[in-house]
Amino acid sequence: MSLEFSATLAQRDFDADLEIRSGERVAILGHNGSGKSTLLSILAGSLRPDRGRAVLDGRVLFDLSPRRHRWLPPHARGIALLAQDALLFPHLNVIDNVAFGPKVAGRSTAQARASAARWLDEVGAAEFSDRRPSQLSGGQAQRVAIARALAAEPDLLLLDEPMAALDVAVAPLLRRVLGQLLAERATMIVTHDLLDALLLSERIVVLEQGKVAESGPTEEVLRHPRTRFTARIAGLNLVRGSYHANAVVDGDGLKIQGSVKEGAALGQGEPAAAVFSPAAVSIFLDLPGGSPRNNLSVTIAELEPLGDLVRVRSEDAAGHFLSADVTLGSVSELDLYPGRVVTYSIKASAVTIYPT
Ligand SMILES: Nc1ncnc2c1ncn2[C@@H]1O[C@H](COP(=O)(O)OP(=O)(O)OP(=O)(O)O)[C@@H](O)[C@H]1O
Repeated sequence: MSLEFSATLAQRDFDADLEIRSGERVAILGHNGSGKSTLLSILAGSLRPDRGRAVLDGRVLFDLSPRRHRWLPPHARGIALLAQDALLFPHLNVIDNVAFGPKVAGRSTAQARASAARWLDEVGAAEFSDRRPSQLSGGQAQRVAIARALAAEPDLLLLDEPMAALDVAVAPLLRRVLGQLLAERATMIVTHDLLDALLLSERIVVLEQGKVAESGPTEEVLRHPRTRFTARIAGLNLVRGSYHANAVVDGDGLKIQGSVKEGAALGQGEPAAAVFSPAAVSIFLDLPGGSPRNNLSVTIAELEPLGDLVRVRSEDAAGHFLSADVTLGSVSELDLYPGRVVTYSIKASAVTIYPT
């Protein structure tokens, strides 16, 4: 996906410029009221800015510069928006809700319904085909909304906190459905969940007061975070690999044991990420014994003061960067300094494993 976007909307104090050159999945982060939904609504065509221009994969979506005036209506943009609430048409049954997009795109009723049936099956909602939206639970309605968005075969799918309105019991299932359906698909996802942002995106955009505060490839942004938002995720340790018996093993043979996030399901060999906080890492000069632990030999690269704590950034032999937060007291007690080889020790119970 490539996107050039600039738009001003004075009424919402929104004035954002954005350029995305590659990467299929973009996460939009920012505090409440920072303009995330405004950005998505302008892209989807449901909100018109005072001025601006947007080009998606070489197609002009709108150009409101003084001499030109171009504004593609929402249905002609090849963009689908999945909002926090399912927003299904109340007077249509489930299958006709999902068939709506293909019909508007010019398919016959039979073709549109066949495509709708396939997508309902994909999201595990085929059994609700004949129900009205009022006869669905929140999680069921959101699954139907996902099917409806995908049945329109959009070039770009916008997701505005699709999990926010659901209770915690349903969210993991839906996250898994989304994770599978969204792999390799051009998406922009608004999320407050920093881990979702990390796991579901190749690029991150941070909005602050209607402006783009930070934008770039996820790994790069995390290496040099410039906002509080990204600094918070930058501290997390993340090892991507595949799942084997309560552990994630990566291509370099690094193995991190942990427990699979509640509600998630992982089969042997499936892609997964092990995540742990720097606070969960203890540093030893010798190999510790005791409860089941991950022990990693690393070389300290730098020590960064962080209030009362010190963030110790280290690298292992295969080049994994891992952080540990320790007290000032331990830094002097253990005599930690850049270049020193130490053991990072992380209890398996402090490591969460996520499907990716
Ligand atoms: N319908 C509206 N009419 C007028 N102003 C609005 C409307 N919706 C939002 N705003 C204002 O526009 C600004 C951006 O809001 P927006 O909803 O885009 O933020 P957001 O980042 O999506 O927030 P949240 O995380 O709370 O969903 C805020 O100042 C908000 O008060």
